[in-house]
Amino acid sequence: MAESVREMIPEEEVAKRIKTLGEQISKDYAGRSVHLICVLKGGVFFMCELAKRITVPVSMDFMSVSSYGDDTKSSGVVRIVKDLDEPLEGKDVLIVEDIIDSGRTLSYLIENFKDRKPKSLRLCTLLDKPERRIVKDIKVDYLGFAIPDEFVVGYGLDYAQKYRNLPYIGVVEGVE
Ligand SMILES: O=P(O)(O)OC[C@H]1O[C@H](OP(=O)(O)OP(=O)(O)O)[C@H](O)[C@@H]1O
Ligand code: HPA
Repeated sequence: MAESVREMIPEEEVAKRIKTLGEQISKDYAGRSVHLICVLKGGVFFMCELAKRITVPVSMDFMSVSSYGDDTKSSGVVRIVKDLDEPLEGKDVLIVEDIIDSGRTLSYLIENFKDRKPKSLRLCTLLDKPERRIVKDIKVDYLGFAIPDEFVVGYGLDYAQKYRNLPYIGVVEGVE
């Protein structure tokens, strides 16, 4: 079977959900500012759209970690590719991720960020695959969609670096 992508969540539905998340975050952080941490590369599309929907003052930083390489299976080892530019001390920090799968990436990041003494630390993810979770004790504060155990692409998510630019969430078919 040739490799192809089947649509799972249409573009309009993603946009609608992100608008709602932005409104919720704006309400929760009323009277404060929020420091968004984008987890590269996958989180970048979600972060840009979410930030536009937040009405409290926003600052941003970017961190790049990798555990999947070009595979659909996690190597299990989280590697920092690019660290943050700014300290987190005293800031209301919101991690913005595209997906939680095994939970290894976020578990690593949360522990790493806690050591940097933020005033508060919350997590926002566009997608969550609860069936795949290995690290169980991750609290998701803001969730876009819970999805079944399928390898998804689009909206920043890749398969072997392809399909990140799809404007919807899709499932890759015809691959091992
Ligand atoms: O919960 P986990 O099993 O750890 O998987 C989730 C992580 O995997 C993907 O990143 P990847 O390592 O593929 O890097 P990328 O964002 O640059 O594609 C994704 O963007 C998450 O950061
Ligand atoms: O389903 C997925 N798609 C793309 N990247 C990922 N990283 C963890 N899970 C996924």
